[in-house]
Amino acid sequence: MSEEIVIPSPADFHVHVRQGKMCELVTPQVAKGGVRTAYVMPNLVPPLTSTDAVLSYKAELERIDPSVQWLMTLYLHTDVTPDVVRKAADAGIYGIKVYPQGLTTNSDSGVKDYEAYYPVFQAMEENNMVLNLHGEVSSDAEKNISVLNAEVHFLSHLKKIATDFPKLRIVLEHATTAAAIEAVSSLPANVACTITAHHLYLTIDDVPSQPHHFCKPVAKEPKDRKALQDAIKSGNPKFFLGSDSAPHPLSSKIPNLTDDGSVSACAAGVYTSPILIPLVATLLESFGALDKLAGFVSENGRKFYGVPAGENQELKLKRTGNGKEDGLVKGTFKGEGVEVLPFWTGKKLGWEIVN
Ligand SMILES: O=C1C[C@@H](C(=O)O)NC(=O)N1
Repeated sequence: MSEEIVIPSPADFHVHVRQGKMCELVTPQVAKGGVRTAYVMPNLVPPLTSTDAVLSYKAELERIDPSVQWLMTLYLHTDVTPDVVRKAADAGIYGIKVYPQGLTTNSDSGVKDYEAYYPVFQAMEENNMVLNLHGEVSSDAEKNISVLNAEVHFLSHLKKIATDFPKLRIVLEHATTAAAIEAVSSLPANVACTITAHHLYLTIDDVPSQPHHFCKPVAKEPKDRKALQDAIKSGNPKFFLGSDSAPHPLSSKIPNLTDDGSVSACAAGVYTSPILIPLVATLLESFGALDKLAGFVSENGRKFYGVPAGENQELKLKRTGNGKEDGLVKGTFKGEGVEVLPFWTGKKLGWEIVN
């Protein structure tokens, strides 16, 4: 069994690094987790709906950690017109993220009607921008739609947009179901899909007892998790890493009694950045796909986005030792007035970063 692995420059094609004190705390952890290129989500408060706002956020991330290549996105919103798309593309912004309204963190001003944005999608297609889709529909008791089948019900939207814009590069983000894997596999090469580390491990059974495992989309059934694992095992270049690492203050992951006597809702998000590439290596090895690590974390996404690896950016990993503390993930990360708990706390990683 190999004791060391060297992979080309890893990229995380979906990460949340937040703003303010949380941003100061979590941004340096992206590189610590082995990532050299990070594709940054725009669901800040307020959301990033203009090129200027995105560029000043990028400057802030570069100030905190200039070692990472930060790739930026806009938040799809009524403010984002075809003119805004052209300006964003000229400024080097890579993509536009679609948040269905009300379905996850800071999505209140997200999208309700996809066709209303067709002129924007057309401008994106013409300007070679990538459309990043949070693939869920709203719950609807009449139609028996809940968080458990919200992604499956979204797939008709994915297929329609892909058919109507055959040259638009589209990424279905953080897939969680066998149906999504099948849909992406059957669509043409302009449609790809990110898979998170946590969805390769969790199933729905892990969520009710553990608010730290609650994220959107929620983890699904064992057969769905197996489909995600099999997609990676197949080596299909449509599938690549997008961690959806989503830090929230510890206090907002735990339902609390509030001053007005109600109970606060638990924030959606699993935080994986600090351990990301060792975690992905550990998980891929657990289901017999360690030989696909370089493709999944370094090559497939870079190829789809056209972002080549920089010089001398290989990552070397070695197997963790057998000591009590070797590979042990210890929570929490603390910054000024913020504390966040990483995924896998209390468990042992099988791999660690050497350089
Ligand atoms: O789509 C998302 C957003 C993210 C966040 O917290 O920003 N957390 C999630 O679990 N899913």
